[in-house]
Amino acid sequence: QGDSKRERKLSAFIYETLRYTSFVPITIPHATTDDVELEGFHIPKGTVVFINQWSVNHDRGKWPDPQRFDPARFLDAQQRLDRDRAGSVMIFSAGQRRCIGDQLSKLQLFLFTAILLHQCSFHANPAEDLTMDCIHGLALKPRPFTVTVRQRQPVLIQP
Ligand code: HEM
Repeated sequence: QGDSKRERKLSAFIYETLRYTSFVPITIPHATTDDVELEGFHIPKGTVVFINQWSVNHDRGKWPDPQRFDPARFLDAQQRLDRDRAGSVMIFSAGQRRCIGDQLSKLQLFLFTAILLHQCSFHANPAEDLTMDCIHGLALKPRPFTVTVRQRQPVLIQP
């Protein structure tokens, strides 16, 4: 979102988090209102269709080493955000019924994360095994975990 090097790194981190977790793995189901021919496939009227966003975001042809969490894949040689690449992460669906909250969500994610990181540091609990296993549903949720949050010293903004 922003222009400084840190802001671009944060944007890259957020896009990689959206891609890697693909926490809305499939979109809301819709149904075709007519017979459709799509790239050689015949889809009859009334067929339930949805997008596998997880698969789009882990396509080896598009994302080198897709199982690796690597925010740098969104930065070019000058450390600028690659907007085409960022725009091809799919988490808000596609087409006429895609999410209307996408721009608002991206802005909120950026501000929320920036403010938290600016003020606090986050520490994993060494007694817990970190896992990407999740609870499945319309959205993927992390399994219960604990984290220690410390206010950064010196305090950056006085209350
Ligand atoms: C990170 C946050 C969000 C994610 C990942 C997300 C994702 C999605 C997805 C995958 C759909 C389904 C599109 C489809 O039917 O194919 C959707 C629909 C929708 N989203 Fe979001 N959404 C988010 C936040 C929001 C916010 C903040 C709002 C409102 C301010 C919003 C409003 C809507 C609405 C109204 C629809 C239905 C659109 C339609 O059926 O035409 N979403 N969203």
